[in-house]
Amino acid sequence: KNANKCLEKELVIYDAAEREKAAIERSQIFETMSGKPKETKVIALLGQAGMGKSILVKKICQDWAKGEISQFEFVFWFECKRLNFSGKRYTVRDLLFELFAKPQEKCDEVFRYILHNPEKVLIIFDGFDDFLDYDGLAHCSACTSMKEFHTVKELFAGLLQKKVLHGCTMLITGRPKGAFNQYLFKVDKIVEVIGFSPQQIEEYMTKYFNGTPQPSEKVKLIKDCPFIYSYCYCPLLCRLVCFLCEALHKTGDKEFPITLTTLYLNVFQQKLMGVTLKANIQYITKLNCLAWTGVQNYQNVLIDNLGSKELKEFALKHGFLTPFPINPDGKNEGFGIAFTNFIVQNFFGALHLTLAEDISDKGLVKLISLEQKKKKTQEDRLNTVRRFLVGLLFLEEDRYLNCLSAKNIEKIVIKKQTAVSRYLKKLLQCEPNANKLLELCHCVYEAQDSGLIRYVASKLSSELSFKDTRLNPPDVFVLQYVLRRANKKFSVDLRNTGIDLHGMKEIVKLKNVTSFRASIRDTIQLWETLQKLNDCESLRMSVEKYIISPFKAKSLKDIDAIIALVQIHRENTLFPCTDDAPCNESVGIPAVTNLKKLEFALGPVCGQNGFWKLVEVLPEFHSLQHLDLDTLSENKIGDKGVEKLAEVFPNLLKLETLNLSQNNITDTSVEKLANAFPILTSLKTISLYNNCISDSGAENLAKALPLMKTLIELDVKYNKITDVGAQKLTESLKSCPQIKSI
Ligand SMILES: Nc1ncnc2c1ncn2[C@@H]1O[C@H](COP(=O)(O)OP(=O)(O)OP(=O)(O)O)[C@@H](O)[C@H]1O
Repeated sequence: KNANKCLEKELVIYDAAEREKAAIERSQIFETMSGKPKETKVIALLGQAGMGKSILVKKICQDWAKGEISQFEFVFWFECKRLNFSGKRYTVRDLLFELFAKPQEKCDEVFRYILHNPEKVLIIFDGFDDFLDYDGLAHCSACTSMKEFHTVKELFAGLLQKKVLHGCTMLITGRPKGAFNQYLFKVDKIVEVIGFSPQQIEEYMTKYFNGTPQPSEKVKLIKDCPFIYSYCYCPLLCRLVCFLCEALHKTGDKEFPITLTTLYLNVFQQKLMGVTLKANIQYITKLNCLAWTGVQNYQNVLIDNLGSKELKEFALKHGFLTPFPINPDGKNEGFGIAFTNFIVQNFFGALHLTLAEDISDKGLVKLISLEQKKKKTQEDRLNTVRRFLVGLLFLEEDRYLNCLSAKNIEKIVIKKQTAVSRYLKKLLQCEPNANKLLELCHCVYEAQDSGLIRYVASKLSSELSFKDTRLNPPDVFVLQYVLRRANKKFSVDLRNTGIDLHGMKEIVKLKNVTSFRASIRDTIQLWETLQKLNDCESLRMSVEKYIISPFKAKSLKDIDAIIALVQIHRENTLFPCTDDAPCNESVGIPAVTNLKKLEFALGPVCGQNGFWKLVEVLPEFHSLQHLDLDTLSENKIGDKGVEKLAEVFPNLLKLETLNLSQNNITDTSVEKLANAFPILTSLKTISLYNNCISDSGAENLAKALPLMKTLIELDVKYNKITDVGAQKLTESLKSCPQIKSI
């Protein structure tokens, strides 16, 4: 019913502090979920390609085997790519026992037990993106009977639609915005796999190089290439980087590649070490073509027979393709075949785009365009291929490319390079959104072309907002790389991007980033880290550049955050007084003293509590010009809250706009409020719309009006004022020539 709505479903982006709190242990994946107790539970385990979903699934199976997930007596684990080739029809029992594992004895009894105890069954479908026929599972005819024979798709639909084995738990892994996205509305819980933390990267590398010569030198070699290191948050890339490092170390090569393209090009060369390229061009060309077709169709499983035994042998031997067992059904052999991972496939796909003569320069731009109206769910999939393509087209040393092609492709490459470069520059003509801008930065980085970088850097808008766009470590790296080369000043919004503290520090320390916004909690954490490191210069800079205006509080958490900020400002904990810097020189936190607009939108449930907390810190916002205590959210802060507000007016002398609409204000507090209004000597607009003010309140307001020399507008619509009150206000207006409307 809500098909369109579910396409919009996206993963939450947590800020660093929230992420720590939201992190769960493996064992917690199956803990309390929404949904009725006896219903089938569906858990989606989402993560970008190479993030370790399949490894995690295997670990879950091991945990279970050790008795650590004791609520399940049975685990059935299916790799989706293995299910594609079964044209055969199966019963539910066949699916479990034939396509996974048969009990060694008493099959009938075991199956009966499963049917009677579905809540003790966990069924895992790993790699949903590898399903070739995944559309319509939520609505297609599904398996409803235990005895009849069905296709694998119908069986899967039966489980997902809760028609068979009702009450079991399903764990389905897939990529965000991938094939499973359309079924997220069926899901009870979503868990995201976010890759390695810096500590985990360290641990992985230590283990990888353990027992090899000079392990710490190797780790240092990688760390000295911050861009390549930034990609190590993705376990698959971390492994590739370690593999290459080990190989280069053996050959005594001390230079590490600096782009993603040269990284994989090096891996590629290592894999083909000792192979005469010219003799194998036909295989590479065919693999390139297969890879690109797969990328276009969002598939990494090869459906067709590869055609040639030699090609298959070549690709398997060098690790570009991987076989996987399937259930032979007469038509297909006992093994399917797929690209080993998404990096291999995207690299070969990009080689195809680079080398193919039948792709014109204009055609190429269309194929990799960022403008295409693709389904929103699929827009990320071309990113890696595009980055590789740009990297390959701009390779300084293109001798290698020539070796990969039967003909001289120099001219073709130059033409394509020019077209792509023109296209990338054109993207800046109308301001690109955050995602496009990031992609542009990645491409520009891969190109390593100083002219292109300078051009892009010069055309960037000076207000850059990445709000609500995820910023992974490599994104942050390419962003700061481009910003650093720009000859202008920037204000950068990093709110709700999931940026880590290291990334924040890198952006903030850029000289031409003159102001930044970020989650208050993360910023405080950054300051505390810098303080611990005794990095006074970075600390001072990051405090000076931080801004929070306009600040919109939507939850109690936001209120707590702003209170924490004010506390640091009041107590001066970041820059404690010393002999060199006595206290009276302290400027506090400029983000607090410069806050101009504050919107309060906690709603009727938390509004009153939230406001009582907020009002305690309001006196610190000396520059506040606009205080909106309505923000269309009916905060209902009530008379007591309003009276407290009136008490802090002497500290808000710059206030020009005060919105107190929809706050349950009665005549009780209006008298105090009206008496305090004249203190606000800059106030121009007051809104008291939709409260409970009656004639006596109106009379108090009327008395105050002539004393409010700057007031231009007063809104008291939708109150309980009758003709009597209206008359008082009207009379008072005679002494208020500056008021334009009531
Ligand atoms: N926790 C881990 N510890 C060590 N290595 C890991 C871990 N997780 C993943 N890896 C490495 O990353 C590689 C990719 O992981 P995996 O195949 O599980 O990714 P995936 O998320 O399933 O990717 P895809 O979406 O492409 O199927 C693994 O082969 C392994 O080398």
